[in-house]
Parts: sequence; structure tokens; C-alpha cells
Amino acid sequence: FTGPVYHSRLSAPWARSSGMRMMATQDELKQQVGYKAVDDYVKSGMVVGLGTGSTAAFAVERLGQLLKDGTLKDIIAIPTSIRTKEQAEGLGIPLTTLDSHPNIDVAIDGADTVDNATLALVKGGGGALLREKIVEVQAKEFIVIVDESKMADGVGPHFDLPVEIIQFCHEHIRREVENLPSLKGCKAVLRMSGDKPYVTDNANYIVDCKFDTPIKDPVQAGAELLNVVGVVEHGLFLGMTTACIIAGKDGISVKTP
Ligand SMILES: O=C[C@H](O)[C@H](O)[C@H](O)COP(=O)(O)O
Repeated sequence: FTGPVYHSRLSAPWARSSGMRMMATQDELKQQVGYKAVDDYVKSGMVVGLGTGSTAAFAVERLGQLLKDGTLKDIIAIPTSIRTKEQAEGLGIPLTTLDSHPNIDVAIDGADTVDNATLALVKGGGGALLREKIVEVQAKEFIVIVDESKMADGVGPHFDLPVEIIQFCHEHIRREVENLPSLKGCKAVLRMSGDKPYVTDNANYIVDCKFDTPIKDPVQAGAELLNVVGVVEHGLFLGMTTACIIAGKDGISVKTP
């Protein structure tokens, strides 16, 4: 299709009823971009990377619908977290792994921050950054789906940068991260789940790096982070975005780098 498709009257950014103007909820915006990504970018026969989070869940839902009604056939998908795997299994979406399908046609995922200028991303608010990155770097096309609240100028202050680290000596690793020259001024905080550290699908911990000002050189920051022994992966997704579908009060737009 050529323009936004709204899946219910209230899914439109605005809808009129008895003269009343109603804004779409954030969930409705997420549904719009999740559905549009699948409708526009997934074709029969593809290997599809399935992202994680409340926005990506709508794309997974749509893929399940289109497989069920026969619009799409011969799809095989790779989930980026245990919860996405469970959702996809529940919808009957055939699944595989990178071990047998290392070449992905298209991956679709949400983000915590999208830089307006470069489409650099911060990801990992839901803790899935490692599996997301290993899958999404293998995709010919990586489609990012967000509501407009995720758009920002630069990365850092808009949403804490998650860094996945091993459990062993995690306080030492946290300090090493905080003291990196390219992350100067950041405060690295161990992510908690109740009174215990949050544990990822890969049995690691996460530190969330808080910034007051945008990271000056995200490429350098990524390189320095990966150089810390004990850091497994970071949530900067740089130079990966093929297209970003954004839903906002004025409708849906698509940005490319
Ligand atoms: O680890 C989680 C992922 O990186 C998500 O893509 C990200 O947190 C965005 O999630 P949501 O769509 O729920 O805001």
C-alpha cells in the first residue's frame, strides 16, 4: 500500500466521533508500525529476524496473522529473545537459528532511541541487546519500528545505554565501563530486578549508562566498550538501520540513512 493503514477507527492518529478529536494511544502507534513493517518488507520465502519488545511484538503478531491467512508462505524466522520465541511459537511461526540460516532477508525490531540524523540506535531497554545484535547484523535489511517518542538528537541522554557484562567481578567491570574516556561523565548502574541483579537470556548482567549530554563519538564508545574484558556487548546499533518507520500524531513516515 502507499499510505498508512489503520487497523481500527481508533488506530488512526486522530479519529472523529461525534465531533470529538481522539489521539491514537502509544500502543496503537506501535501496532501501526509493527504491522506496516511486515506488510511492506516481508515476502513469501524469506528468512525473517524477529525483534523483542512491545513494538516488535506487533510485527510478530502480524507475521502470525499473514501466515495463518495464507498471505505469506514458506517463512522461517529467528527470534531475538526467549519471550519472542514463545510468542512466535504460540502463533505457529516456523523458527530456526543462525546456525542453519545465517543469512537473514529482513529483521524487524523496535529501539529505545533513534538518532534523527544518523538513525544510530540505542537498544536493550528490554535486556535483549545481545541476541538482537547477533541476529540483526546478519540481515540484508534491518527495519526499525518506533513511535515518535523514540526520536532524539544524538544518543545517550534520551535513554540509558545498556551494556551486557558477565556476572564475575561485575562491580569491577561496571567501574571500568564508567571510566572509559569516550563515556566520560556517564554513570554506570547495575540493572536490578527487585533486590537482585537483572539476568539476561544469556545469564549475564546489564549496566545502564546514564548521560547528561549526547555521546560525542558513538563509534569510539562502541569500540572502547568492546575492549573492556567482561563486556559482552553494548546497545549501540550503528550503521545497521536500513529504514526506520515512525508513527506519530501526524501519521506514519519512513526515514532512511
Ligand atoms: O531489549 C529490548 C529491545 O532492544 C527493544 O527493541 C527496545 O527496548 C524497544 O522496546 P519497546 O518497543 O518495548 O519500547
